[in-house]
Amino acid sequence: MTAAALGSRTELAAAARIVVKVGSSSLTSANGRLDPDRLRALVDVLAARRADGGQVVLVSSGAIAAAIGPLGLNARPRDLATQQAAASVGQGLLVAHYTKAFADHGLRVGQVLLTADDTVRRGHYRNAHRALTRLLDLGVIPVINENDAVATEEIRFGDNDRLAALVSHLVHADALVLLTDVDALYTGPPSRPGARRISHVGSPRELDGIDVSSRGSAIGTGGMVTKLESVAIATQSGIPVVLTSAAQAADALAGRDVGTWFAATGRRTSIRLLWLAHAARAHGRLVLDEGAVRAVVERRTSLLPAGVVGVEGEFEAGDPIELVGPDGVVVGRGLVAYSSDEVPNLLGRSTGALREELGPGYDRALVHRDDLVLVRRRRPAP
Ligand SMILES: Nc1ncnc2c1ncn2[C@@H]1O[C@H](COP(=O)(O)OP(=O)(O)O)[C@@H](O)[C@H]1O
Ligand SMILES: N[C@@H](CCC(=O)OP(=O)(O)O)C(=O)O
Repeated sequence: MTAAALGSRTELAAAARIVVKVGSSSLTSANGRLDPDRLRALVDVLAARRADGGQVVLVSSGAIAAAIGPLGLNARPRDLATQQAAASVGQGLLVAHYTKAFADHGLRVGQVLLTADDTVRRGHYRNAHRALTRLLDLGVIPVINENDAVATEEIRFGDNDRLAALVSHLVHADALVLLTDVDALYTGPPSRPGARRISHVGSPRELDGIDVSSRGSAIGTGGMVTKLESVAIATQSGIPVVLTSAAQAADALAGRDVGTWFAATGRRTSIRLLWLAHAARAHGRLVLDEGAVRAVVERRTSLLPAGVVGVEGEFEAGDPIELVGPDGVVVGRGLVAYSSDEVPNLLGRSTGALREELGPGYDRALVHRDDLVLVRRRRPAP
């Protein structure tokens, strides 16, 4: 794939491989049901891109929405079991619509349902990478969604925004295009008088003070919050993002000045650490003393038991946990090397003492530096 990240939105027009994510709110009518005309309009844009020689991976939400009518539901179900059942019914219907709409352009689609594990666990990652790459080589348009029917509360993404960012990493995309029901990121809720469109975001600091708290559509999940998390995952790993409405998809893909362009800020990095920083659900917390905060944040050391003064939550060795300072502020996230049952016995004691009393296995770090990411706190909106 390309060595250097796309530098500006005009380069998007010639990008070799893009991931396009479309939200439920862009595929549904006012009553929350799937709107085949809106789906078809998007397919026309993506098919044109394929005709120009560009490769497209589509991450599409809408499975649950597609089942609302057929199952006689009034609105998007809230409980997990009904969401799973609705997704199971709706996913087939959704892909049937895509299959037909793309076939009208002479194109084939391949459905790929992923779970979080498929994008971060090494063996699964390779497997998903191989399947998607082969589909693209065969000229097929992969249509991806979360495997909602089997994803439990603990392991699911719950939103396709972050899934799309990890998929962009997985397929080495040149750019990620997030399509939603607003034409851009605004300085505050778009309905608020005075909210202004943000055309370009060069670094995460430029997002300080932007209010993304309002929820948006009743059918979408996550609102702008998960979109900005998706943006952080992609841009930090060298993939720029364009966020705009589905109605402006053609203009965005042509590199015109629509939506919000988020420049790539980092280089390709470990997907496991990206996941840890942005998406994984923390199973508990370790409370660090001031010295340990400095060691971890400033000197980038591993976290040793001697600097930990408290433990919260229940977790197994290998689970994601948060590292918080004495003031309760989260400073990082890591994969913990011990279970929450073991940790209290280790707290505040030097590795030498632990080795002597408990054996050689107990002198290892609580969180190894390779399994630890620092968290940059966004200042809350005024
Ligand atoms: N600062 C902001 N700029 C733009 N949109 C925002 C902002 N804050 C909240 N939103 C809301 O985010 C919503 C998009 O999220 P969501 O409904 O989850 O869409 P999707 O179904 O496409 O994932 C928009 O409808 C919008 O009202
Ligand atoms: N996987 C779910 C969608 C989850 C999701 O992220 O929805 P959205 O916020 O509309 O992109 C579905 O297909 O219904």
